[in-house]
Amino acid sequence: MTSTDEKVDAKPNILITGTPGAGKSYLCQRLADQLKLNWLDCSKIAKENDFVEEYDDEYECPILDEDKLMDYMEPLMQQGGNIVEYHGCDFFPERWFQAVFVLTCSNTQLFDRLKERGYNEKKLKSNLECEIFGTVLEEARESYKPDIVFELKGDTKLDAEDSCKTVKNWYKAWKRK
Ligand SMILES: Nc1ncnc2c1ncn2[C@@H]1O[C@H](COP(=O)(O)OP(=O)(O)O)[C@@H](O)[C@H]1O
Repeated sequence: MTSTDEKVDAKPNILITGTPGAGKSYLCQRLADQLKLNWLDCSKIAKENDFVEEYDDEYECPILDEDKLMDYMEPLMQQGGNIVEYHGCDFFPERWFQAVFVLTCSNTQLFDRLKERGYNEKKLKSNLECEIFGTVLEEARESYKPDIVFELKGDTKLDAEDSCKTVKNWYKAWKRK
């Protein structure tokens, strides 16, 4: 097999990150379908496999056992072709991802989405602050090379369409490289 053939078959790993409620699942579902990628929702995997260290009563959420999650993901990531979703990104090995997309969302939209999820006041406030301060975007820029980190808007259906196009264009360009 030539190196060109290998590239035809090879697929990159893409990370979709952002504050909870920014629209990661909404986008990943569409991209996984359209680009035929394997969608790895880290929170879901952690829950299903009990990769949980303890439970945070204050914020009413499980605390992820990152090492167990990464051991589970490593063989999948080596195969390529995954679209990974998580609300944090600094603990993954940098080598895993060829692109990192950070979804951002307006506060009014995020407030409505998180209220709808029944988040308590403290959790709601902390997530809104996370978005206001651009915490996940900063985390991504500090954890990965700047030229592979891209910001996407997640407010409206039109935003989602644009985001799909952006990721698909990135994918096409990556394939051509
Ligand atoms: N671009 C969008 N346009 C309209 N609604 C969206 C968009 N993105 C997400 N939503 C809606 O917002 C809610 C939260 O989205 P979700 O994808 O679950 O967020 P996350 O995975 O980041 O926590 C869902 O009800 C989803 O249908």
